[in-house]
Amino acid sequence: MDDMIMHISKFPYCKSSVIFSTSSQSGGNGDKQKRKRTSQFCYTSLPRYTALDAVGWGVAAMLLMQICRRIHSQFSSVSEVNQAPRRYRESGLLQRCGYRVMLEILSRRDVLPRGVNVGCLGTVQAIQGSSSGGNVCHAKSTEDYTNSHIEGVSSNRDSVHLGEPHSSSDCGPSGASSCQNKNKKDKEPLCPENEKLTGAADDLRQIADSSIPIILNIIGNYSPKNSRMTRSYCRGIQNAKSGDYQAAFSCFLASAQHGYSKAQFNVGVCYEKGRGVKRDKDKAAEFYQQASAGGHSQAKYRYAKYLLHSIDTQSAEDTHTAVSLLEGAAASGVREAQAYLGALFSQKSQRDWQKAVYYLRMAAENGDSLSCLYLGQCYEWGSGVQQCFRTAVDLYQQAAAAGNQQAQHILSVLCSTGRTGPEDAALRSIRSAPCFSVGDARQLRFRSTCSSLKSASTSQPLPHSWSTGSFLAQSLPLPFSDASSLSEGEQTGGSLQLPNTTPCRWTIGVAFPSFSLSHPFIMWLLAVSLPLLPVIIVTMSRYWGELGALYKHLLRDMLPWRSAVCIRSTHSFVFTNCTHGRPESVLETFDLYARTHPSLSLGPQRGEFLDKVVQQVAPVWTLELGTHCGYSSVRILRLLPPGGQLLTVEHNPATADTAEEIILVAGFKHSQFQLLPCPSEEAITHLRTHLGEGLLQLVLMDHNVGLYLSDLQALEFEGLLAPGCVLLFNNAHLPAAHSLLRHISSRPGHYTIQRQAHGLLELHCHQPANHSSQDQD
Ligand SMILES: C[S@@+](CC[C@H](N)C(=O)[O-])C[C@H]1O[C@@H](n2cnc3c(N)ncnc32)[C@H](O)[C@@H]1O
Repeated sequence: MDDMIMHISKFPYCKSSVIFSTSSQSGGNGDKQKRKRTSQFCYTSLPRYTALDAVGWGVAAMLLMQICRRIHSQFSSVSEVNQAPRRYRESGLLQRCGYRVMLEILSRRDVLPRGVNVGCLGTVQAIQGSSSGGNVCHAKSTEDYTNSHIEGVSSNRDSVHLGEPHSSSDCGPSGASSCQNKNKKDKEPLCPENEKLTGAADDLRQIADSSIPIILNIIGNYSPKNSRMTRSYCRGIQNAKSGDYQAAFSCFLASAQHGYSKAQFNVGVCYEKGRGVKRDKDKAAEFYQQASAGGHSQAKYRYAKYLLHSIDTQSAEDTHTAVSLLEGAAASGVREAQAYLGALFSQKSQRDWQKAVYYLRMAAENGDSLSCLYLGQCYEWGSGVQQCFRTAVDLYQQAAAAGNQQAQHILSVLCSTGRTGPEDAALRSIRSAPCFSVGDARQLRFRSTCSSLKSASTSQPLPHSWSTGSFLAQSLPLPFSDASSLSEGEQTGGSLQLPNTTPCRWTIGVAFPSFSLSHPFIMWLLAVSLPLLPVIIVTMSRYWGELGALYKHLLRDMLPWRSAVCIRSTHSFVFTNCTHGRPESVLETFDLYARTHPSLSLGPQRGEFLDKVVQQVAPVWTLELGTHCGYSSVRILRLLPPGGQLLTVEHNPATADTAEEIILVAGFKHSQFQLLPCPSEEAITHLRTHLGEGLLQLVLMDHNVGLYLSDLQALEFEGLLAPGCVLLFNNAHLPAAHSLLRHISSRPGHYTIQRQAHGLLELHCHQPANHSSQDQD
């Protein structure tokens, strides 16, 4: 085996034949002879090279290895910088990086033959970039861009405008140092710029084939003016890095006046952010316009936003110009422009779903998580694409994984539906989807002012598929605002208005504005209420019971959506946790649920009160107004005498369905109860058909306190109350029940208040009122 390795290393060109010969042999002298023969064969079959050839091959191999190493390091740095999935990366990356790698390799002293010095190539590159509005100081990472926005300080998303095939922003961190190197070289007295450039040009001519057009471009574009403006620009970058924005601004301005588009862009940023100069959005726009005319892609995007949002009287021409600028910026890879166009084409005024999807996809593939979310929603609703729930959920997952909170929220909502498969979850989201409550009012409009955009941007997105189908971007692009909001705004495009396809089943539809603790109103409230705190505490402790009752009353009667939310979870909890067919277990499960969740059920305390009454009365006919989830119905049913019947009324049909299911789960049959899914008033007028000749011996009112009196009067009017009938009113202590109490006390011969406990009022009816007595009232 050792022999074999020796052969292989000695005769690399005969590797296959050696392997073949050794593998077919099996030790002994014969083997050695055969190996010798084979070696001789290989040796004799080798072409004969001179020593010079060998050195040449060696150099070539080293060069190749260097290139491979460089390519590898470039790609690994790119992948570090770019967190987006591989398929999202730009197709031209290889080409651009290849170009960069080549320049870098050539610029290294140790790669080139002795005597060929291209140490100034970095400078040449800088000049080349500058002379053409190109890129001098490269990006650290595309994500870093938004940290400072001053091009060259943190990163740069722009492509070079010479027609060169590279964009430094994609080439990773190595470029970040090029500016520093350049600045170091500026200080070197040994190598004056002109000499360096001339030397570099000579070197390039020597080492590179004239077929490398980029090098010719570098040489051709050099001029002292370019050199000056590049120097000012880089000084500006240095100043900005060290936080001296005033000096940075002066440098950028000096460079911008020479027509350098990157400097013009940075002057625009300084004006926009008020860095080193007084904030002036119009001046910022002016410089963005200049830079965009020079082909600067980010400037195109920003100038377009200015045209769309900051001009009071906007012409159709402005809009057209803005859209084409955005298209240009999007085509050169500016992610914000892609995202913006995706959102823009979803707006009513510009609606083109195909285009919206096209740009959203572009932005999503560039790693924009919000666009990924929007694209998912296009798939969910089939806007501009074939509807596909699975793809929608995939995209939500991608957006969520990229940190998009809205997508994370959507997924958590979908998961909480209890469905396992993503398709189910997506379907669920479709079914319960949009109720356009605020989207139309706040959607991005072409003529919307800066302030309106700002207010929209600060509003929280509503829970997906619960309340709105119009998607308000978490942060709309704010062309001229403070640095922090801008940096977020840069990441997003705008709002996306998707069509309302299905009615909302859930009834949560209120958009509450979000307040942070530092909100001026909250601060004011705290300041005002602080001295009142002891008074508030004393009052609350004195009226704790009443406050609790009021709170419950609000929950039960004034916020019907609360009960809607509660019904779903109550039903699923009771249904899954109780022992079916056992009423006691059903009641226990209800109570268990109510310990940790808001509940509208009567509860154990009042329940026991009710139990006693039912046992005492042993009614044949019982009427319950307000079934809700069926808690009190089950309580009553389990204690009814044989042949006893319950008529229970619930005006919400969905709630009535739920209650019916629970009552059946508890083991009761339709022969024992009837659930009337209608308002109490309507039920009472039709009650005679259910009762036949019978009369009510027990009535429980637990629906709407404000209706207790009118419903009692209706029962009296219809003559449905049996002599000795017991009436129970829940929450009769509340102000809404005052008229009922007055009515009762005005008829001492008809009613007796038996007892009042835990908010329940027990009333005995001795002599039911009839038509004539009603008329007298
Ligand atoms: C407090 S909950 C009833 C709780 C129920 N008794 C229990 O213990 O589970 C009140 C219910 O009455 C229903 N309701 C309110 N007004 C009504 C009306 N006019 N007619 C019928 N049902 C009504 C509500 O939808 C709600 O489900």
